[in-house]
This record gives sequence, C-alpha cells and structure tokens, in this order.
Amino acid sequence: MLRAHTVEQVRTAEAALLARLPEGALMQRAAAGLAYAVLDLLGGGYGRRVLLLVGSGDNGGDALHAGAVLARRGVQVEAWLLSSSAHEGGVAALRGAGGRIGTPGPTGRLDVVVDGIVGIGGRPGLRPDAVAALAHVAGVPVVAVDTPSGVDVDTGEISGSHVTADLTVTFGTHKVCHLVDPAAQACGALQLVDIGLDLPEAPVEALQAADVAALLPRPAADAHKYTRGVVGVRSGSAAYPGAALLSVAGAACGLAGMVRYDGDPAALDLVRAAHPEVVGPGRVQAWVVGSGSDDGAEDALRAAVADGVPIVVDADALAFARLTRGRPAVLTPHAGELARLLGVERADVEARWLEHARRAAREHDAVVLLKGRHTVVARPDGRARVTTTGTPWLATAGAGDVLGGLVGALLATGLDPFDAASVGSWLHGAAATLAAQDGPIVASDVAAALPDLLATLTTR
Ligand SMILES: NC(=O)C1=CN([C@@H]2O[C@H](COP(=O)(O)OP(=O)(O)OC[C@H]3O[C@@H](n4cnc5c(N)ncnc54)[C@H](O)[C@@H]3O)[C@@H](O)[C@H]2O)[C@@H](O)CC1
Ligand SMILES: [K+]
Repeated sequence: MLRAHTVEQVRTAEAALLARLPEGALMQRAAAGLAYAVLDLLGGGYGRRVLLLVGSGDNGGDALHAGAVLARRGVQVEAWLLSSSAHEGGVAALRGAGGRIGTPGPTGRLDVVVDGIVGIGGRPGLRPDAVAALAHVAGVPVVAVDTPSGVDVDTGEISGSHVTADLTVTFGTHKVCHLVDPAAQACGALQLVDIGLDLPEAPVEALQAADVAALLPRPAADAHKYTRGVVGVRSGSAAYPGAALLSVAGAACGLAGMVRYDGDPAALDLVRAAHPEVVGPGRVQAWVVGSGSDDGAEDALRAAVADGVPIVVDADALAFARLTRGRPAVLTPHAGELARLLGVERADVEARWLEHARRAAREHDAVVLLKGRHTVVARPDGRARVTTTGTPWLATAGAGDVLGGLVGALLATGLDPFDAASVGSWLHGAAATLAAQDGPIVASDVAAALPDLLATLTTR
C-alpha cells in the first residue's frame, strides 16, 4: 500500500524521531537518498552539471546537502539562493565539497535542476524570484525535493505558479499532493526515501498490485455459483441499450458467480446475444443501477433499494442518490455529476478533487468514487484511496458503464463498498492499460482485458 500523510502527521513523527537522533542526522538521511536518486537519473556523476534552486527552509537544506554529496562524486554543482537566508549548514557543506553559489541568469548546459525552493513548510504559489529563476532553466529535467514547490501539499490543489517535476523524491511517507490531482500531475515519477518515521494510519492511500491481489475474492473449494455472489444489473433502456451491454460486460468479469439482467426487454435480447451466461430477474447480492436508464432511473433505484443489498449508483440514478443514504452503496460520479450532486461548479470539483469527494461521501453517507485521471474513492469518515492505474486512452464513452458493473460484481462477492470501489477502480485502470498497449481502445476492450488481468493477480 502506498500511504500519504498530512503535513501535521509528518511533523509530529519527525519531532519524535529528531528527539532520538543526533542533530542533522535526519536531514543527512534525506539528502543522501535525494543525491542517489539524482545520480541514478544522471547515469553517473563525473562531468555532469546540476543546479540547485534553494529556498530559506529545510527543503533547501536537503538540496544543499545532496548537492555536497553530488559534488564529491564529480558533479559540477551550482546553487541559486532564492531567499535572503538559506540553510547555513547546507551552504557550508556545499562549499566544502567544491560546489559554488551562483546568481540567477542564463546558464550553459545543465543536466538536472533540483527544486529545493519549498517543501512541506511552503505556502502555495511561487514568489516572482523563483518564477524568474525557473524561466532561466526551462526544458531542463527537474527533480523536486519532497514536493514540487508551489503546490498545496495537503489538498493537491494548485492555485498559483508551481514547479513541474520529472521526478519527486520524498521522505518518510508520501504526501497528499503526490496522489491527488492536479498537484499529482506536477510530481512526475515518485521515489520514496525511508528516513525511519513512525507514522499513524494514513488518511489517503493508493492500492498497489499486491494489495489488490490480497483483496480479490477467490472461490472456496466447495463454491457454487450462489455462494460466490450474484450481481444484478438494472441499467440501459430502449434508447440506450449499449449501456446495458457494457455494464453487464463489467459485471461478467468472472468474479461473481452469476450475473442477472433486470431491465428493458429490448436490451435483454442484446445482452443475451452477447453474454449467453447472463440470466433474468431474481435474488442478487448487489445491484448496479443507472447507466443509460433514461427516465427509468428512479424506479430502478427504488426497486434495488427495496432489496436491501449494496448498490452501485451510477449516471442517471445519481440524481436520486438520496434514496441510498446510510445504506451500503457506491456512488460513481464524474466531476460534472458530482458538481450537480453538491450544487457547485465543475471547476471547483476539478480544483479540489479530494475535498469534494469527501464532502459528497459525508453528505450522502455513502462511498463516493469520483472518476478522473486519478480517481478518488472516499468514505463518509474521510478516509480515501486514490487510483493511480490507468491511461489517457481510458477517457472513452462507456468506460464508466464497465466500471459500474465491475464494482457491482465485487460488492456481490462480499467486499465492503470502500474495498469494492477502490479495487474495481484499480482493476479498471490496469485493464485499460493492458488493453491499450499505448494505442486507442473502446470500453468493451477494457472489459475484455479483465479476465487476463485477474488471472495474473489471482495466481500471484
Ligand atoms: N519533516 C521531516 O520529516 C523532514 C523534513 N525534511 C525537509 O524539510 C522540509 C520542510 O522544511 P521547513 O519546515 O523548513 O519548510 P520548507 O523548507 O518547506 O519551507 C519553509 C520556508 O519557506 C518559506 N516559504 C513559505 N512559503 C514560501 C513560498 N511560497 N515561496 C518561498 N518561500 C516560502 C518560509 O518562510 C520558510 O522559511 C521538508 O519538505 C523536507 O524537504 C528533511 O530534511 C528530512 C525530514
Ligand atoms: K521542493
């Protein structure tokens, strides 16, 4: 599991560790990890040229101490001190190792810029001197120290100018901005350096393949189709039969023991032609409702609620999400649908994904899966998981229908709504990547890739 903690949690853990370690030891650990990450990126030390952008705090101190390590490996290191003060020990260490302090201006060839302007102590946005310095080094690969300077570390919001990194080397644990968009997009690749922090439960996590494999339901030796769980699909309509097909394609990924379709008769014929194993109405352990339901969404949701089983509330059914309040449910809006649900602008949701997903989960007393590049799954108590699998090719019509069906299948097998939503979202992104192989895909390709993906995970 990849875990992300708040600045306050990191500060508390850091204070406890600082009290036990000799002065400067923690920064030395961070700086050494940073320096080796930069050396890896450079592919060596001797003759390479690295520029450090240094702010007034310990983030700049990390950069300076790492610069000293690099200079001792033969790297030509220059530092631009962007504030009136800079970490004294770091400046002395860099000078002592043969690095130099320079003045912002045009540069010759540079291999890497190290962003040590601000880290977890920074306020969002960059000062004009930092913006001007960055303009001098445009196009050079950037390694951010702990966080790309300028982003809001605890929310992932971007409200002013900021650094866009190719690699972010962070310490002790991930921070929220590493996972949550739009800041996550400014981080580039992520590398975590263990500095020995002892941290509490993380408020934000990202499942990894091993976590998904551990959570995936597997049939018991004596399983039959009913014990494995039955998922029911109430989506599609005469006007939108394709939604029924795609929801069923997601639901029929093989995780649940059986899929029932209970919707428009015209759509049922199509569903049966494409999925002969799908059966008609009857008892289920979870419902998927709303995609392409047209004006039947409210009745379909009421009927599902009356069954008392967990429900995936998608698309047209989201307008009636109040009906599932306090029941086991996963709401699956995209940003526009979440904006309507909360009565805010879509741009507000896209500026602060985590805040809005959490608010919707709290207000609707349900798990909310907010679909985006980095999907956020939030529980009513605020705990959240971010999905980091996927490909831009997944932004295609009908992909959400497949996801709804898949999450429904996971609910039917008995996973709780938070696990079902986050595992389903992870699988959906990974299946898309598998199907796309860097080329275009359609939604049914994602569903078709699920069995192969599941096979690699269940045999781990
Ligand atoms: N907390 C930890 O566990 C550890 C922290 N370390 C480093 O220490 C950093 C935190 O250091 P600090 O608390 O000194 O804070 P920072 O270095 O992140 O920034 C605070 C300083 O920047 C100034 N500042 C704030 N916003 C600014 C802005 N937008 N533009 C320019 N200047 C701004 C403040 O006046 C303050 O002097 C971490 O990000 C990490 O790099 C590591 O050395 C090791 C361990
Ligand atoms: K930084």
